[in-house]
Amino acid sequence: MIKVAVTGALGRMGSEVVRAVQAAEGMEIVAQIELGDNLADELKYSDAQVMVDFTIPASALANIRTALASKVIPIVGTSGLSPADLDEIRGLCETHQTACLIAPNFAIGALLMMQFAAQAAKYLPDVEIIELHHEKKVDAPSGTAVKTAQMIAAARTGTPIPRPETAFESHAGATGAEVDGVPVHSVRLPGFVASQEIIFGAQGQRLSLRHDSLDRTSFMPGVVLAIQKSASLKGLTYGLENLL
Ligand SMILES: NC(=O)C1=CN([C@@H]2O[C@H](COP(=O)(O)OP(=O)(O)OC[C@H]3O[C@@H](n4cnc5c(N)ncnc54)[C@H](O)[C@@H]3O)[C@@H](O)[C@H]2O)C=CC1
Ligand SMILES: O=C(O)C1=N[C@H](C(=O)O)C[C@H](O)C1
Repeated sequence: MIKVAVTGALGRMGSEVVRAVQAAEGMEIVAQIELGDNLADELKYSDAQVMVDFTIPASALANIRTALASKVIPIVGTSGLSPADLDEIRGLCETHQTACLIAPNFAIGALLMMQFAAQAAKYLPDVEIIELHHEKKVDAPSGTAVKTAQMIAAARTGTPIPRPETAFESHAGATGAEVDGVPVHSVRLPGFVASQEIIFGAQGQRLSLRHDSLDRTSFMPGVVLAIQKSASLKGLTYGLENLL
């Protein structure tokens, strides 16, 4: 049995993870950790092997540091970690000779959407991302949109058409935020869980790729898969697609 601790256990995602792990074979919940608990003690006394973290950006990095120092493998869905944070985590994995998975999105459909977008970007350099989430989401743009923009930027061969030199925003932010040269627009509304649309434009044609998570169970097969494969992880892995 793989011993799993969950940080953010009372949150929207954490509570779903607890249910998913309890229903899965070959793994068990040994600790449900929330804000204010002593993480190092909880990991030690529960003898956890894996820590699944769905908390907040301000907490995730500290939790990862504690887990790695305790030789517990962090499986992290929390968004908002910076490239500098990833560099630090990569170094800590080496220092402590352990592994970590950071996955901006655990839904298989979202992973496929990102891979299709990278494929399309080889031929269609003009692209924008619209991500749409529930109104309680604290960070923007979403981790998924950032990873998608990074994958598009890495795959893109052509040069996007520049905006006219006379272009201006009469209202700041109207044209979105630039992430690795890709404009990203963030929508926050009740009625959404997590959706993303990637629109490619070209002469006389448009290609739209869209994924919708209708509820949080959509992320659970990916979380369970990551726990099952945790023992084979080496160093820092960024993206669940590396485990498929
Ligand atoms: N990678 C993925 O597939 C997905 C990632 N997410 C990300 O997961 C994160 C959590 O999202 P939600 O569950 O909607 O948020 P939430 O606000 O419902 O839950 C966060 C929980 O973490 C707890 N928490 C905060 N600091 C903590 C700490 N230091 N130790 C233990 N618990 C702590 C809070 O008390 C709260 O219960 C967000 O960053 C979100 O973007 C959400 C859905 C899917
Ligand atoms: O906060 C959420 O809900 C989600 N966060 C992740 C992100 O920032 O991309 C994954 C998914 O979009 C749901």
